[in-house]
Amino acid sequence: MVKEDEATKTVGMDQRKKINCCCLTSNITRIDDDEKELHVDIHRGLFASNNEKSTAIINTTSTTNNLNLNTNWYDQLLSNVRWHRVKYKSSRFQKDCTTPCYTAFYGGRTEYAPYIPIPQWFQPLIDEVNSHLGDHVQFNAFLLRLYFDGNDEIAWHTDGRTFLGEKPTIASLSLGCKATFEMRRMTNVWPCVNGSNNISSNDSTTNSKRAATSTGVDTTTPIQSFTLQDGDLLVMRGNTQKHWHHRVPKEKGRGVRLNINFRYVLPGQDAERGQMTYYKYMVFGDVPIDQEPPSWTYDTIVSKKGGMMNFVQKGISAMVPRESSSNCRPRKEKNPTIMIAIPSRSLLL
Ligand SMILES: O=C(O)CCC(=O)C(=O)O
Ligand SMILES: [Fe+2]
Repeated sequence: MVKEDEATKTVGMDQRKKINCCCLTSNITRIDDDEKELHVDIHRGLFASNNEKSTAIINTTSTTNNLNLNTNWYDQLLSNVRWHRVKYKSSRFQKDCTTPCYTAFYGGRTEYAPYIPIPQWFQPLIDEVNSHLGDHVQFNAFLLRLYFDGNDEIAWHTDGRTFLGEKPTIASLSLGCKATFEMRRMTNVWPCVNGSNNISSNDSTTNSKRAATSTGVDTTTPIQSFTLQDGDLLVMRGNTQKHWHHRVPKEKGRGVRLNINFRYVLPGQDAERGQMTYYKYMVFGDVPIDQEPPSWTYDTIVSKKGGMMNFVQKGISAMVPRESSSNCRPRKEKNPTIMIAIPSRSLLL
């Protein structure tokens, strides 16, 4: 495994370079490895809440636009997004599956119901990311993830899909607690399982064991491991999705983390292949086309889990994990006098 702290080595796969970002407020860790087809940038702390951006306006050299990075997007998302768990019957494995993190989705193509338009409050974040990365990307589909605690995860997968184009640029913003983001090289990003190579059911949300027991992993290339901190914008470019899987594993002690995946869905009929299946496995699960899955606000999720904790540990005042963890920053509580308890899942087992 190649780790973050070896970032300055330039031998073999370890081609990580630290460069200054055009906005001058964040560094970029850049990997451009043509041989292994790994093309990744991490704009460090671009949207971090503790950035000293008091003037709020940062001139970029890549565009003539100004960026306003002053919004606390972590708070915005936790206040405004309704989250659901993606549930579906896997035709491949003949069993019920649930995505092991919370999901929300905005935008994409209107004909793929349930279509949830991009909310007004969210648009400035899109504008900032588009503006920061330059005119070549104009994202139009947004996959949001809430990893409530260290038991939530996304298993190995590629984001490559026909409807995202040949060489999709995927930007991925991390907010809240830091997490490990791993990438492994594949000889086949859609590996066979039990002799089947049905790419339609190969998605990120089924269990990670499947990928591990299937073929397709390039075992000669070390796994690349990145620590993504609050405000980091990771960008995967070029042919990366054709050759690499990525995942966010479970991590003991991790508190609340948000991720926003910015994608560009192609227009036109040619780009329709796989889109229905994608929505089933990655976005809404098995809900009928005219319905949305049951969803909850973050506060409801917290209060439900708090209720369970109170039941298990009667009389004990438990702290919200993200407030007690050093790599997390707490959301401004609307009512700071109310203590909310969240269960550690291990306590409930
Ligand atoms: O949470 C992350 O950093 C990655 C999420 C992801 O890969 C996905 O939603 O496709
Ligand atoms: Fe992904």
